[in-house]
Amino acid sequence: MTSDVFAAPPRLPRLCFLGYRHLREFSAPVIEQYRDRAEIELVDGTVSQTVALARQRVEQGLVDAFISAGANAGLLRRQVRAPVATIQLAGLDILQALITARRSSRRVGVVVYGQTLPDLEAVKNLLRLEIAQYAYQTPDDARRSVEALRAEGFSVIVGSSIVVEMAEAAGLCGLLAYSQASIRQGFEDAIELARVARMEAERHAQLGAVLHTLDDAVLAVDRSHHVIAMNPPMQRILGADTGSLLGRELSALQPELSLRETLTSGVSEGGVVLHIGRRNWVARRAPVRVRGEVVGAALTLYDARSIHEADTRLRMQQRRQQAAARHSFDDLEGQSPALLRAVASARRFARTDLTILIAGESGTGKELFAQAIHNEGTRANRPFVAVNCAAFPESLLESELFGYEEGAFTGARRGGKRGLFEAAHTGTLFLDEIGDMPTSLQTRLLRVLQEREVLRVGSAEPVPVDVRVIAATHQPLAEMVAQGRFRQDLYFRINTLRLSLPPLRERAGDVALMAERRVQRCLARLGSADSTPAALRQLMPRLQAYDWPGNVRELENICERLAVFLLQFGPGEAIDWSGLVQDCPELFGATAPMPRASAPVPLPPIAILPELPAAAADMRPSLARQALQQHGGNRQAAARALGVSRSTLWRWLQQEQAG
Ligand SMILES: Nc1ncnc2c1ncn2[C@@H]1O[C@H](COP(=O)(O)OP(=O)(O)OP(=O)(O)O)[C@@H](O)[C@H]1O
Repeated sequence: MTSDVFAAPPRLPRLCFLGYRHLREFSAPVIEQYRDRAEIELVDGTVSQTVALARQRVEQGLVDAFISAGANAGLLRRQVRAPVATIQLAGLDILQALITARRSSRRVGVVVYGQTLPDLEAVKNLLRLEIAQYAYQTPDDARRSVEALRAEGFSVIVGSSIVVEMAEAAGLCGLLAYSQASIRQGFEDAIELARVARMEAERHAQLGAVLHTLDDAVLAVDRSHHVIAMNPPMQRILGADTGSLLGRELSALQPELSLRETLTSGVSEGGVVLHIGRRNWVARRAPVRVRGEVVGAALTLYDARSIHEADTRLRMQQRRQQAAARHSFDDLEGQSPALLRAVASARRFARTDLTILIAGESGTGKELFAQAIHNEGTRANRPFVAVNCAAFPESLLESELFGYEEGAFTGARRGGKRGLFEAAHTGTLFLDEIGDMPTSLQTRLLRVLQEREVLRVGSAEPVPVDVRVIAATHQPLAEMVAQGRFRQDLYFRINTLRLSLPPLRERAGDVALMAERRVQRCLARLGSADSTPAALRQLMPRLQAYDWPGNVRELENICERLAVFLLQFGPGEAIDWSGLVQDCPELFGATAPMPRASAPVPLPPIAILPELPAAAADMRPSLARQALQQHGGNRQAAARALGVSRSTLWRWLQQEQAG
């Protein structure tokens, strides 16, 4: 074996010329011509470990392309993963060799690699030669062919390098069938192959660099299931270095990782749980397609623990984004005994993990209490997911709550979707307006509460969930049970702990406190310097007397309007309350009782302006009638309460009669 050691770092293509002595010697002048275009290593092709040698060079990155001829070229092509340029036997080459051979003998043997040459029949007659032709696949074939020719009395044999060597060993005359032009063509081909191979290698290196940046373990196989790429995390799992793993059949390395099924089916699958090296991994297998054809497959292994952590983080993030339990008991305003009783009960309930039913009119703070209970208990840092059962049509509510599997129904998302029960895992699910839940879903809900597992729509595999349920209703559920509109068993199940929230009208004193704070807050937000307008107190009796059908939510709403109204008057400036009739008509409408006669009406006189809009003007007759009623028919008192003159009051009453 001869070997030229490469200089590093090479900029020229690195070629490895692998051939028998005759070919190497014959090619020497051509090789010299190519020294400035390529780095060329010469390797003796007769050595038994030729293939091993070639592989080693490829693995060490010492060669871009091989140049070889005959059987050696075939061997390299089959067994080494690198481009191989073959020195072809051109028709003229053989002719040239036969002409030379004719000088020694009229009987010439021809032994070529692969297949015999049919054109030789014509050449035979032309040159008036007796030609016996053999083709060989392996060196043994070649040897047998040379032996046969010798036995037939041939003394001159034309063939490839190995044949020439064997002929000479057998005491015959061997003539190399190649021409310098063929060798040159071989070098040209090799340089081009090396250029393409380098481009490929660069692309491969870039992809490899990307793979190395991934924390997840990744490997890829070609279509014959041999490993073609992997990154360090995968190496660590397989416990060996990449060099020894690349090119290996994957099943032989680790049968559990097999991608054969993926190569055959061409279908991706994710979420496969594998147990390797005493750890659980979640695997994703995907086919690699080039122009639609499966040319390989890739495997990604995710550490089950990190998925679990990510899942928790996602849930937490989702919790923050969509339904954060922002409120605590500190956010509850009010000192009324009714509210304080509710808070005391809620605090007790928070210490348990039992299902709670919160009953109360709209806007009494049911969700606020649910959040406060959640944040006070052991699930405080876990998800709090709220859903309004009245806000969804039946089928949508079902998939929202329980999730669905891929393909469960038309339009179902790929990969399915987890439901709110799963989203609330380890935390709390707040089911608002539970009285509006359709009966079919009540049955499913009961199952979840009993079994502590959910069945996604379209799935047969239950997913365990650990969720505390807090339900809320403004409807009389017990009555609904009696009417058969609500399942009794579900009612008993959710009614374990019951919290009744008082409406605002039963929370004497809280209205003033809450209204003042809200108007203050709102004015500050609007940039007003007058943070506690004394004028507001003048309105308090009216606010306190109001029925508040929308409870705190309505109070918040009216306070915002009040703040905007007050904003137009400077501190200490006289307030023209007439505009308020327009801004907050409910306070002056039929549902708002006027302050009782015993309590002097604190509303300052309202100068009714002619430009009152139609809506407010339409209310005048009912306002007048109501005021009259409140004051026992005393027109003077009623007019004073409304802030108008007696004649105006009379005119308003006349309007009603006219209407
Ligand atoms: N005691 C309270 N202190 C402070 N704010 C309150 C109180 N009660 C209710 N609120 C406020 O009133 C508004 C309505 O409260 P929440 O949404 O909790 O009521 P709800 O009973 O769940 O209403 P609905 O039944 O209409 O969904 C919220 O802005 C909430 O912050």
